[in-house]
Amino acid sequence: MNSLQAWRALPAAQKPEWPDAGAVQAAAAQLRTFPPLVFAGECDSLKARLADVAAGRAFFLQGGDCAETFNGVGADALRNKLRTILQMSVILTYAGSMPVVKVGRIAGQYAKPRSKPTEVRDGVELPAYRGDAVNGFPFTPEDRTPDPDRLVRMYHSSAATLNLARAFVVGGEADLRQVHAWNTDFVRDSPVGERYDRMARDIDRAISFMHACGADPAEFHSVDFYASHEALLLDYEEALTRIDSRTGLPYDTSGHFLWIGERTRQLDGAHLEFARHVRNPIGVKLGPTTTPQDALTLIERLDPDREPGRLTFITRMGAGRIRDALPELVEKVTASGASVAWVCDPMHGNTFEAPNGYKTRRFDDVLDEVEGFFEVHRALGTVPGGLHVELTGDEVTECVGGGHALAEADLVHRYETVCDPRLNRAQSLELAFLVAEMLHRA
Ligand SMILES: O=C[C@H](O)[C@H](O)COP(=O)(O)O
Ligand SMILES: C=C(OP(=O)(O)O)C(=O)O
Repeated sequence: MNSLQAWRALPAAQKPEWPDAGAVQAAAAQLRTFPPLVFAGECDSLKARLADVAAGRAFFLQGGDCAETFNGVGADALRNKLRTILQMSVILTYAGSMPVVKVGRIAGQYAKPRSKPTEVRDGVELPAYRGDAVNGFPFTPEDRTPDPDRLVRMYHSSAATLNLARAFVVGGEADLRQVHAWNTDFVRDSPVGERYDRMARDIDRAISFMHACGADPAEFHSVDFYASHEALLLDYEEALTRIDSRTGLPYDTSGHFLWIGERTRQLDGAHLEFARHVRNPIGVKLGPTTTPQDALTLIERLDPDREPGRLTFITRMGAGRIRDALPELVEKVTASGASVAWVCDPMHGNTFEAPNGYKTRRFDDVLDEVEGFFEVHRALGTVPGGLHVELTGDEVTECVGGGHALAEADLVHRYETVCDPRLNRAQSLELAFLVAEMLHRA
């Protein structure tokens, strides 16, 4: 067994109960023959940019669906999502006066860890939906049975999405003037737009000034955009791992940036063991029960050489916990001399079930967690490096609050997520303006 397979000897939390191990091996064998989805050199570029994030020279913005679906690989939905991320990044670039590193939860986010292995409806118990890479969302025994052929579909869906995303970000969608024009439309149409009007006009003036000076660099027309997902299904991730011809080192070519989730970051578990051996930049989600010793051990295991940009800690404490739980972690990690990028996921610690049964999040809680994140880092003199958000570019009704004051009774209208609730386009842009105010105060 080589080091890339060492994870196989360790417990893998959240592993689907595949009915046929032989079929998993067959799917993995097929995946091994496919071309890489991303290149090692691109992963290295992202790592260099994450080193800037850790040092406070760039801001990180990671966003996209909770769970991508095979049927959702449509051009319109992807365009709307990319536009939203680009719009947010223009606002944040201006406010922070620094580059924004743009990363999608895109082109690979097809597998979900779940709180419970099964779901019960009207007395019928079936396996929980674990993402389109594992089983189907409809509540039938056929759909809910894990199917390894889905691992191959995951590859093809990721490839189609990434192809389209790459075309969008060089083919006009990323034009700075156009992206900002969409922001001014948002400010004009939002019921709370007045609050953001001044910043939008300032950005307008800055762009006009640069054009008047004759500045029209390539960066105004296309952007670097990276793909990321949770490295949950290790059979898939191992099968997509390739040896980089430049360096002879292994890279997981399923995406540029991979993260280990809160439910699979066990120090002696398979997910950590797999991630140790690939050279991609790696993220780890840290929930409110993470101890400083956990964080230090994660650093030792994942980044023993203290490679700049290698490790990102994505904290998801919950609005009510972050101000108590985060300081000690940041203090002890900083005191150890390690340099990690600190990123705030204000979504996963703030989920609750509304009385009408919809899983939702309050916009105000999301905002409060981000505020807490900035407060903690400001107090310690450390770097609040970025945001990790579940969002869509469509006007869904999944999270409550925001400028349109979405109520729990509205959730029924356009609740389209197959797992966790996402910020819609207006809520995402509003969050960007509010975070911009925090960056501006820095
Ligand atoms: O996206 C994250 C997890 O998959 C999700 O929060 C789990 O949700 P559950 O508690 O409904 O299983
Ligand atoms: C499962 C996720 O998050 P966490 O591991 O933080 O719960 C996720 O980001 O999809």
